Parts: sequence; structure tokens; C-alpha cells
Amino acid sequence: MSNYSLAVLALLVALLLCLVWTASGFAAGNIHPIEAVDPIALTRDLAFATACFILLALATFLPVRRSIASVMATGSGLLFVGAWHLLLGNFVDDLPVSLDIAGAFALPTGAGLMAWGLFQLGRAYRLSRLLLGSYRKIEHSLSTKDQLTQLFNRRYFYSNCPELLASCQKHNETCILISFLLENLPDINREEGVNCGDAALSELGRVLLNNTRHNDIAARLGGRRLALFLPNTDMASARQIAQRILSLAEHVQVSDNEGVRRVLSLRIAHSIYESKPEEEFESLVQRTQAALNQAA
Ligand SMILES: Nc1nc2c(ncn2[C@@H]2O[C@H](COP(=O)(O)OP(=O)(O)OP(=O)(O)O)[C@@H](O)[C@H]2O)c(=O)[nH]1
Repeated sequence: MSNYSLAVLALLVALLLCLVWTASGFAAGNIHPIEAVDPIALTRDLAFATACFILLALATFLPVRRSIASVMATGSGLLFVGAWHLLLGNFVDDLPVSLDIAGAFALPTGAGLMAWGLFQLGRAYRLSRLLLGSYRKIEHSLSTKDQLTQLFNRRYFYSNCPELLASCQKHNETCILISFLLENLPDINREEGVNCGDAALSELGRVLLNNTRHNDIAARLGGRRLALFLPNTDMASARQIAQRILSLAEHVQVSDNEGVRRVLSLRIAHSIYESKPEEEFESLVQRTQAALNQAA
């Protein structure tokens, strides 16, 4: 049964119950003459019953998990029945004891169930916020990062670096682009297996990430081409960074297909270029890549 049909059924059951309640009240109790009805108490009880009915309608149609919706629908249904009982008391005296007991039981039980339902709703809301947050993080990571190396991907690199370069140029700062090519990756793949090749790439990525600042952009631009964009950096510091990365990545430890740890020697070609004033980012990339191709 769909949630919508359940909600309609719950409302119908509540209305039917009130009808039976009213009929048995009028049949068994003492009906007041109309002038004995207190208009203030009647208005108050009518307002309370209407509010409970609106609550019931809202609770039954609430687009939440069925278990929560049914607790809230039962709670607000009981509140409505209790409020109806109070309303009936304005017209009829000496209601049957069973109705009085049921009416007195309906209000606190309904309020308790509503409170429990609201508590569950709050928990579900917090959980869904948490899940949504982690989905967004995963989505962001998948769209901006290379999953093997955890470096930024090509798209992120080309969409963010030009802006960073322009902003540095505006403040007369120079930027550096270092390109790396893992020359012997095809040899590693062939001799040690593709898993070792993957591990070599991911180790090189790790070295890059561990040796960059927060606002540097380390990215994987191709199968075995990595790049490091360093905003507001001079050539001397860039050379030191490149040298540190090359020496740390010269020998890396990886696991082969059988899970045995082994040391791989990485042959890495690199090129470093400094941005010129007013130079486009594309031109800086071309100069660096051309030099890298010559070095390889
Ligand atoms: N294990 C592993 N090897 C890779 C991967 N990507 C590329 N390679 C190896 O690197 C070789 C070159 O791959 P390309 O994608 O052409 O590399 P590139 O960065 O564009 O560099 P070029 O050699 O200039 O084309 C491939 O033939 C593979 O042997 C990878 O994700 N894992």
C-alpha cells in the first residue's frame, strides 16, 4: 500500500472513530440544552480539535520513513480523538465510563507518541544531513581528484590555475610550474606488473602531496604526467622543492601482485618554468611540457 493510501486510510479511520464516539456519547449520555453550552469552552475545544486534525493530516502526509510516519500519525490521531472527546463534553454529560477512560488515555498517549515521532524525525534528519554531506564530499572528490594518486585531475588543474596565475600577476608575483614525467612507468608495468605501476604512481602522488603547501596545486595531467603549480614562488625555492620530491621519489616501496614488499627505482624527468608578467597560463604549460618532452 502506498504512503498516500495509508495517509487517507488513517484520516478516514480517525473520522470514523469520532463518528462512533459521538454516536455512543449522544446515545448513552445526558444531552445539554443548547443554552447551557459554554461558548468560550466550546470555542477553545473546537480550536484544539481542529488543530489536532490539521496535525493528523500533516503527520499522515509527511514524506518521511513509514515507521516514523506511522508513530506520528497514531500520536496525532490519538490527540485528535482526545480533543474530540473534550469537544463532545460540551454537549453531553455523564458519558459512559469507557469513553471517559479512553478519552483521558488518548491525550497523554498521543502527546507521548508525537514526542517520540518528533525525536525520531530529528534523528533521521541529522542522519540524512550527515549522509548528504558525505555524498557531496565523495562527489566533489570524484569530480576534482584522480582516484589513483589523490592529486587534482586535469579538469581541476586547467580550470583553477589560470585564475590563480592572473591573480598573482596582478600583484606582481611570479608563479612556477613544475612538470614531472614518470619515464620508466611502461617498464615497471611490463617487468613488475600493472599493480606495481599503479603503486609507483600513487607513491609519487603521495610524495608530491606531502611536499606542497595548502594553496599549491598538484595534479595528474596524463597517464604518467604530473604537474605542480606553485603560486607566489620564486625559482630558487621551486628548484629546492623539485629536488626534494625527486630525491624522495627516487626509490619507493610498493607491494607486488603477491603482496611482497619491494623497492622500485623511479626515473622521473622534470622541467621547471617561471611565469612571465602577463603570460597566459596555456603558454606557461606549453613551455614546460615542451621542455619536459626534450628532457625525457
Ligand atoms: N600502471 C599504470 N600505468 C599507466 C597508467 N597510465 C599510463 N600508464 C603507463 O604509461 C604509458 C603512457 O601512458 P599515457 O597515458 O600515454 O601517458 P602520458 O602521460 O600521456 O605520456 P606520453 O607518454 O607522453 O603519452 C602507458 O602506456 C602505460 O604503460 C596507469 O594509470 N597505471
